[in-house]
Amino acid sequence: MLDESKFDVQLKLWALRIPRELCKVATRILNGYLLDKPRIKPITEDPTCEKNRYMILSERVQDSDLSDVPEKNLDELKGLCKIEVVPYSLTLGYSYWGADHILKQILPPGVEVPSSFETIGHVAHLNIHDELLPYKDVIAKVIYDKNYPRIKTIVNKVGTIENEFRVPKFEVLAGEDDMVTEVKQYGATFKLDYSLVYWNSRLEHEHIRLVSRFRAGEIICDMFAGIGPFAIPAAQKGCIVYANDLNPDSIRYLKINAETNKVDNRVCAYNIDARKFISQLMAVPNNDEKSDSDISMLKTGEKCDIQGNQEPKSENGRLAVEVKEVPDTVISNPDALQASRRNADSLVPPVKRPSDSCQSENESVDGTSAFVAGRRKGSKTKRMRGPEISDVKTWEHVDHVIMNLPASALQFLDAFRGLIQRKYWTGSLPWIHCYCFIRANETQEYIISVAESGLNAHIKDPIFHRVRDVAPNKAMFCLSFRLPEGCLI
Ligand SMILES: C[S@@+](CC[C@H](N)C(=O)[O-])C[C@H]1O[C@@H](n2cnc3c(N)ncnc32)[C@H](O)[C@@H]1O
Repeated sequence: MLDESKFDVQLKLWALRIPRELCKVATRILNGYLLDKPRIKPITEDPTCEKNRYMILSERVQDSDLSDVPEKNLDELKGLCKIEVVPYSLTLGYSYWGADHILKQILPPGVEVPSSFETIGHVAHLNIHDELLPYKDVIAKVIYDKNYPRIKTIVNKVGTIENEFRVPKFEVLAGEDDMVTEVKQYGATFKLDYSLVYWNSRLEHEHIRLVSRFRAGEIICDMFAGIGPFAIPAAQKGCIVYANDLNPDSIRYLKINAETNKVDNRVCAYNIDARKFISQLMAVPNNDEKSDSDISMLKTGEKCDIQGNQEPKSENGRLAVEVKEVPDTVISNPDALQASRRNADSLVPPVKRPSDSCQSENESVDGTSAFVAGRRKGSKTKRMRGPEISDVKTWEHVDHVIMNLPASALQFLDAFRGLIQRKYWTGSLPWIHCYCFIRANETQEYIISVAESGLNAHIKDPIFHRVRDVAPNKAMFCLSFRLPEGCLI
């Protein structure tokens, strides 16, 4: 239990009793001699008379004879009204002090006070160092008290992140045990369960930096999309986004976020391994598969419904695609991905390149796609006009590929070897934005050599962007380059 009275500080001050209507002039005269404390007004009620106010003097005025105030000011004040000095006692208690002030008094001297934290909607995420773990509950209580109602849940990370979804384990230290929250970033709203999906508010600038490179109408593949912090703003900009994540909860929230932000007609969600995703998305379907009879497997308006990570087996042991009318779509196996792409191929001519596509924000788009995340039939919402997902042939053109899994994205670059067929590809090769960590003993040349050996091709004009320092000897970078010609077959 925290004894809040321990933080009380009594101030013995002096106040002037001044007629209410003269307070403004008196404030000017007493400039520099009135109480100056954050969140405390120096002019307050006179409990004995409605017509007066107390003007509380600062601690530097120590005597009732006001000898600490220059004579010139006192004379001016005396010309205004009769001066009455009264003692004024002020208690600054627990509710007055900031978390930093209180924690400094509770924690052992010399330790770093953990009063700052990452905020994810109503959740405050603390990273309490080992030596302060015995104080974790009191730290959480102070931070909770000082930030409520903006913050309603205080959590601390437990152990190191070991799972492939990059989601830490948390313990709730104070407040509601509720990790489902909402975050706003540059005009987009993201709902997420912080205990189930990856989220890092510190990447906000990076999300927006990268998306600012995209233009309306461009085709974006996000191999490790999470809940959509690249995908949703890109779609809001008018891009068509193919967004994938292995974590089914991430994709569940990605779909919710695509709908909330009214871009579900531009975001196509997948729930498979990133290597399979990119291979299946960009590989050319064979001619037989593109024939009308095969395409009829998924007609316009039908949707393939493959739930979560379960991979239903057909009799021959291959992954099966169950086709039925459902409101939401997540594609979680490679065959389904191919099927959806075959369907896309059948519907409309290929997407125009951004340079020749026209954008109008005032017209609604009412096409129906076979594999658009969460699209409702007959939706009347006004949406930005531009190329539709059903127009896109990803084996003919993709503009950008995002790979934000810094610990291992470089190892996924081999998926691009021989993936694109030169004879089908139109326009420039895609930009690859591959995130990585660089340690103090590593160089950018080393990272490029790893990337080149993954691609088995030479990278021309690579660009490194330092995203942020993650540890004293480790920084996160974004390596951007055009996919080398040498990767094509
Ligand atoms: C560092 S997070 C980035 C998420 C999001 N792009 C962002 O910026 O917040 C990496 C994501 O990759 C996903 N992931 C990990 N391994 C994967 C794999 N083999 N295939 C697809 N996604 C994977 C994780 O679930 C996680 O959501």
